[in-house]
Amino acid sequence: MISVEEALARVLALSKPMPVETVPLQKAAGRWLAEPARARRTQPPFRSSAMDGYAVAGATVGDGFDVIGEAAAGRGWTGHIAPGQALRIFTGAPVPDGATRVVLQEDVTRTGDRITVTALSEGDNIRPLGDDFIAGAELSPRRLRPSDLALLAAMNLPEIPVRRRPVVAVIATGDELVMPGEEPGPDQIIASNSFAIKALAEAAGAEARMLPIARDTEADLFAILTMALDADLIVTIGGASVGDHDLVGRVAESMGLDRAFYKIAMRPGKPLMAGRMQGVPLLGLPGNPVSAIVCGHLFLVPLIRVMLGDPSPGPHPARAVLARDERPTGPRTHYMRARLEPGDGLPLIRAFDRQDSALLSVLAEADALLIRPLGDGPRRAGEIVDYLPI
Ligand SMILES: Nc1nc2c(c(=O)[nH]1)N[C@H]1C(S)=C(S)[C@@H](COP(=O)(O)OP(=O)(O)OC[C@H]3O[C@@H](n4cnc5c(N)ncnc54)[C@H](O)[C@@H]3O)O[C@H]1N2
Ligand code: MOO
Repeated sequence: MISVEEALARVLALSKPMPVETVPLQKAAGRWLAEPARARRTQPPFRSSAMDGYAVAGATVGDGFDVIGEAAAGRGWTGHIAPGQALRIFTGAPVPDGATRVVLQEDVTRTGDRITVTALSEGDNIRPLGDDFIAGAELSPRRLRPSDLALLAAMNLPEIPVRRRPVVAVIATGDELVMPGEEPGPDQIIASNSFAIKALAEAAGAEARMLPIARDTEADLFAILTMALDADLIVTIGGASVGDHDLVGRVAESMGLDRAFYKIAMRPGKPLMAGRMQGVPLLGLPGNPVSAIVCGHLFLVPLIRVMLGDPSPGPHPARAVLARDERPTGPRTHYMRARLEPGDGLPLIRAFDRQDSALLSVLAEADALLIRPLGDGPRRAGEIVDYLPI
């Protein structure tokens, strides 16, 4: 068995960033910007009024000005404001030369084309040219959030270079499985964890395809693994252990799987397997639902993030305070299903009593995995520990 850290390093080495494609900005939400985006213009491209009011050259309370014109957003005014003159101006309009401040319309009285300043708010209410960004400014590669899209639009970039989404083939295996909604036999259960794995892959930015359930025969596994060979990443679930019907490793090896490792000192998830088969990275998740999903968080999501070009693919542990005493752990790093509670500074973390790797109902209540290092001793309430948000 190898350590979780060693396994993660080997999993992440299985792949590299996907090729770059160009997408319209409207389709770029959630995609990974592949290279720095450079602004094609300066924003604002002129000195811009931040308020509705009057642009003037200097003002103190009691001063009077003649209103000589008007500027609105998209309708500028050409000319120069001389002392004693004012331009009626609206938010977003270019501020003309000569003007040094915009007096709020609430702070003047107006009679005909004459205004008198009655109050002065702080600041000049003028946004300088390039206050937001200047031409050539860069947005660094990242996963594009809604606010990033607005910035790219303002930079006048209608198309964006992004990493192609990796296609992830998800294969559940086992004679005992039927799909939700189907009628299970007396010795069958419903395939469940494949839905979590597909969702995790999609949330990480991949395109996930759920393939038909592979039955526990070499021929069926061979057929379904063959269907998956055009994917960028193959994820199998189950059939990874030592039982007579755990055939995934054997069949994948017959198809050329070059194993990076098999078996990790972690709980749950010991029988994780990884390698490359005919050039395609393959992650063989254990079948127990919680094991598969924990391995999904720990290995699948970071692997997808590497494929999308994330330089810091995680997982990224956070810190919390133990809410209660915990017993020592065994010879595997234990990812205990746990819940966070508000704390005094750091959150409090409380592990569930029941930690069996088949319990989806417990996992559904969990929002964190409490990380207990391999061979960890007893821990006292109040100690600071690491966890992964899930
Ligand atoms: N003698 C040993 N037995 C087992 C060992 C071991 O070291 N020696 N390891 C145990 C551990 S730990 C795990 S985890 C499991 C993993 O085994 P497999 O990856 O071979 O998984 P299966 O045997 O196919 O299934 C285990 C369990 O999970 C259910 N399952 C499988 N796929 C799904 C699915 N898509 N949706 C819902 N449930 C699924 C399956 O019915 C079994 O109940 O092995 C231990 N055994
Ligand atoms: O390692 Mo298994 O994944 O404990 O249940």
